[in-house]
Amino acid sequence: MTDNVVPLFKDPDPEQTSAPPPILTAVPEPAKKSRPVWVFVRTRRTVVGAVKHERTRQVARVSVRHGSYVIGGTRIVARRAWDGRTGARYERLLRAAEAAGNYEAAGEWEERLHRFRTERHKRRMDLLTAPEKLVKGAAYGAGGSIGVLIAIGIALAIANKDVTDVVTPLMALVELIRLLVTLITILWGPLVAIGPWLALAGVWAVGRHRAAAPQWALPAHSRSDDASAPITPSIVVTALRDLGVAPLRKAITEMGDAGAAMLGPIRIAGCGVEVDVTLPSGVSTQEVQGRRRKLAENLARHEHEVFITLPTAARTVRLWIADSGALDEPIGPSPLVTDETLTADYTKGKAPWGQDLRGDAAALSLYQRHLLITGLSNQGKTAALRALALWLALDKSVEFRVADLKGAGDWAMFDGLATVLIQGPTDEHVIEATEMVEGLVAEMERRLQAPPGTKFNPLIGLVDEAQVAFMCPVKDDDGRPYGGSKATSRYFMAARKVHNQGRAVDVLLYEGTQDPTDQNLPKLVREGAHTRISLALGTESQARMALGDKAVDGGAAPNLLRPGLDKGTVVVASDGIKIPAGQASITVRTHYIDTETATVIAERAKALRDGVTTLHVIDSGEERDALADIFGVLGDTPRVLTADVLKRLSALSEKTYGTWTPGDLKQVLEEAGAGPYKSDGRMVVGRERVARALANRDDEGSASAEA
Ligand SMILES: Nc1ncnc2c1ncn2[C@@H]1O[C@H](COP(=O)(O)OP(=O)(O)OP(=O)(O)O)[C@@H](O)[C@H]1O
Repeated sequence: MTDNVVPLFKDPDPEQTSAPPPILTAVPEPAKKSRPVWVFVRTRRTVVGAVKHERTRQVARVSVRHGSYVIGGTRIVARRAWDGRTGARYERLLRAAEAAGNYEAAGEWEERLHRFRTERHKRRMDLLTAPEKLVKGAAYGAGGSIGVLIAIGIALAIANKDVTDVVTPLMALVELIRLLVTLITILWGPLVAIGPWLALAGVWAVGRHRAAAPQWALPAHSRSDDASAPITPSIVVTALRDLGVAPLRKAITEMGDAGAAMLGPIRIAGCGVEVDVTLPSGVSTQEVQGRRRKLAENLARHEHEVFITLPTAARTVRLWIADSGALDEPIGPSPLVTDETLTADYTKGKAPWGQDLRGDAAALSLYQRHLLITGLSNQGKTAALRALALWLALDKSVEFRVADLKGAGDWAMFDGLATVLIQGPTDEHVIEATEMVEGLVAEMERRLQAPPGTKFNPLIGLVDEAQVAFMCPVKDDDGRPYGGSKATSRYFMAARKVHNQGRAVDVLLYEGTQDPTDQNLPKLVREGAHTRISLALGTESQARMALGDKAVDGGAAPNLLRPGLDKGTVVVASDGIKIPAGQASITVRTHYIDTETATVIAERAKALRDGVTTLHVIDSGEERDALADIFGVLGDTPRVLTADVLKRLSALSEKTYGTWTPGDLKQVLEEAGAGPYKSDGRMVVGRERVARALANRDDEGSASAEA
């Protein structure tokens, strides 16, 4: 490299380039110095571990338990002794009666207390003269005894001819006394040593018998939170005391042991027990009703296992407490299933539907009552409603028109039994269902105009999943909506009309709806039903919608039924079912009739009506020519209102056309190519069109005959 060349990099270190690469060896990282654990932390951990250990707990439990037995037992024995010697017991019972507002009993206890005090005073007065009497008595007793002994001694001396025998009996007595003194001297030591232990064992036994120890320290089988423990007065009183109602707590505390005086007898009632509680003054029944969950938990039950109702007696609540878990047991099959000969009577009969909570059969009269059943989805609404309809179907005079707006086949067995059967969820089905209910209105109006005394067969219109109808957005040709709750809403208005006037002429509407809201179940419609039934619901406001305020204020709580677990359990507000006096509703566990069994029962109902019922709307039992009949009733008028055509048809043949709805008429006319049309805003049937349709049909008929 020449001197005038400036190198742009340093000369490589000749040593470095020639040196071999260094050999790397893995050196383990020096172990991290663990943080010192403070002595007190370690000690604390050890102590906490030892304290939490199951064995330690067990030992603590046993020690506290037995210690408490002794203390509690001593307290109980002392109290008994105190009660026995003083008027404390009478005073306590007097206070309890006063706290419970039972002044009659209070007067009686006061009287007894007074008597006790007078007698005690007399006894004390007697005690003042007792020592003198005692000394006198002792002197007389000793003198007499000595005299008798000397007399025996004299007799003995004469018999033995030995004068010393005179004192022999006396000496024997002296000897006996000496022996007793010796015995006592010997036994005194051990008695003094054992006595306290015996006393301790005594009070321990009393404490144990009365379980006088904290709950947590008691053995598992005798803890009162054991759900299988029978309901005793003391459990009920304690549960009420701890309810969080201050005046109730105070009254019960004052009553002490006598708190049970508030309770009536605890009676077995179905799968539970029932007891009436007369509340002390100052405590309202509503306050207790409002604390159902707490009361249930205090009784070691779930909320749904305790029912609080109001019997007729004033200031009284009736508690029904289920045996733990009993409500989860299935009830037996329906009489509709077990008794194949069963028939129904719409007027006088009652549908055997299930069991009330007491285990008594629950039967519902359906006579002249509109019905509404509601609940969350999949809780057994359809099954419960269908069970009622199936029973009613066993009265062959009852006619059904059914619209199932779900259409999953739950009502398919009514095909051939109902005169109308609509099954499906679409707007088309809602339109048909609406027309079906309007048909009920037409029939109702016809019946209302009949001469007084005319007998009609019961006609039941049944709409399951009615919320679909209320929520339908479709409007008819006149712009009237099918759904909604306006004065122009067709389904709503038809349902209301039936509610208002159908009962008297036995045209009734049964509706099943889901998860009610003001929109899908308008107020006027829910309040038009005489029998209101609810399965499990989400909220109290829904319960009010389903059953009405009166029932909910009276304790009905379908919102407390457990969705999924209480399927088929309904709360009913109706005068068609026996409800205990003073209650506004009753809870019924319904018999479940599945779809296959329902089909069998429906077959029985069909067999009963053999040949009597018209099975489908269009399918008339009579051989009539509908188009010709329509033409006939039009007379000479060029346009007749569809409603008038229906009326005239009905008059022509009640059997064939009595059940026709505007929809049926429309269908027949449209099929013939002479559909009704609007004239001046109203639907009419044109004479011209019908005449043409008849002529065409006749032509076609003769052409096909010739062919
Ligand atoms: N009485 C009952 N006892 C026991 N289980 C029942 C009872 N009734 C219904 N179930 C059960 O609940 C399920 C749903 O019943 P159902 O179809 O009648 O309910 P739903 O409330 O009408 O449902 P949806 O949401 O479709 O309206 C049934 O398949 C059955 O398993």
